[in-house]
Amino acid sequence: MTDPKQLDRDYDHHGDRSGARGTTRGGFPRFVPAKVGPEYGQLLEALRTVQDLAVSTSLPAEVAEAAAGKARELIELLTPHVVAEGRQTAGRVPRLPGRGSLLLMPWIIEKIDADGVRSRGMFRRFHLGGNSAAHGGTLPLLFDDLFGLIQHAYGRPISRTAYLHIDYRKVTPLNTELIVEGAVDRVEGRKTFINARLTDLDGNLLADCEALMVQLLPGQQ
Ligand SMILES: CCCCCCCCCCCC(=O)SCCNC(=O)CCNC(=O)[C@H](O)C(C)(C)COP(=O)(O)OP(=O)(O)OC[C@H]1O[C@@H](n2cnc3c(N)ncnc32)[C@H](O)[C@@H]1OP(=O)(O)O
Repeated sequence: MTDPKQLDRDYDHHGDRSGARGTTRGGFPRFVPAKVGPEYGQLLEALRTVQDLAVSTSLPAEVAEAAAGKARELIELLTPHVVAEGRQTAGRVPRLPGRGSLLLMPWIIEKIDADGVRSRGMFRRFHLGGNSAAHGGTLPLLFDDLFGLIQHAYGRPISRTAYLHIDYRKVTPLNTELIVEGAVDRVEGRKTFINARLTDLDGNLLADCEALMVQLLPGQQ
């Protein structure tokens, strides 16, 4: 992963992450890969299964009460280990599904270079919209994260998504291996235009997406 400071000489001057706007304290955190053992991936997979179960069960009161107690125990266990943005493990383990983040789709990056990024994975029960299809709001998350990687691998400075246009071509199934792939289409000054496609393994197009990412100016958050 390229040091973002090499791509953006203003990297340390993009607004504030202390919570208060109007002051600068170093801008975006540096994304240094985190070193973790297999237990971290196991924890995440267990938590994802809990998420799947949380949206797919109808619990008797005593089971809900017992589960709430166990969830509170887990909260107590984890709370002392909260760290500042950029120092958490989530999002900093490129080899894990969703780079080790529960927010992101649990997909694996297959290819990442200046020519583009390809990632493979499944939408699962947690991502259900209706009638066995992925929720339409989960696709922008998949595409937007891919675009962040694409513009970074292409060597663009820190940029934010100005717009993201999705055409939903076919219903996106759950629990089915899919591929999302995209690349920079063109760069015009501060603007990077990126295209991507979501397909099944037979190459059927499920959705395609075009986005504009705009390079941040010094001071922009
Ligand atoms: C692994 C490690 C990876 C690490 C990599 C980590 C990267 C982080 C990636 C995060 C990706 C996200 O999801 S970011 C989260 C979602 N996005 C946001 O929150 C962005 C919120 N919006 C903004 O902050 C702002 O609107 C900006 C920065 C996008 C643009 O504002 P600005 O800087 O004032 O720009 P402005 O002068 O208006 O426009 C510049 C040029 O872009 C054009 N432009 C601007 N917005 C639009 C638009 N919506 N549609 C068409 N064109 C537009 C203008 O016409 C102009 O073109 P011309 O006249 O020059 O031709």
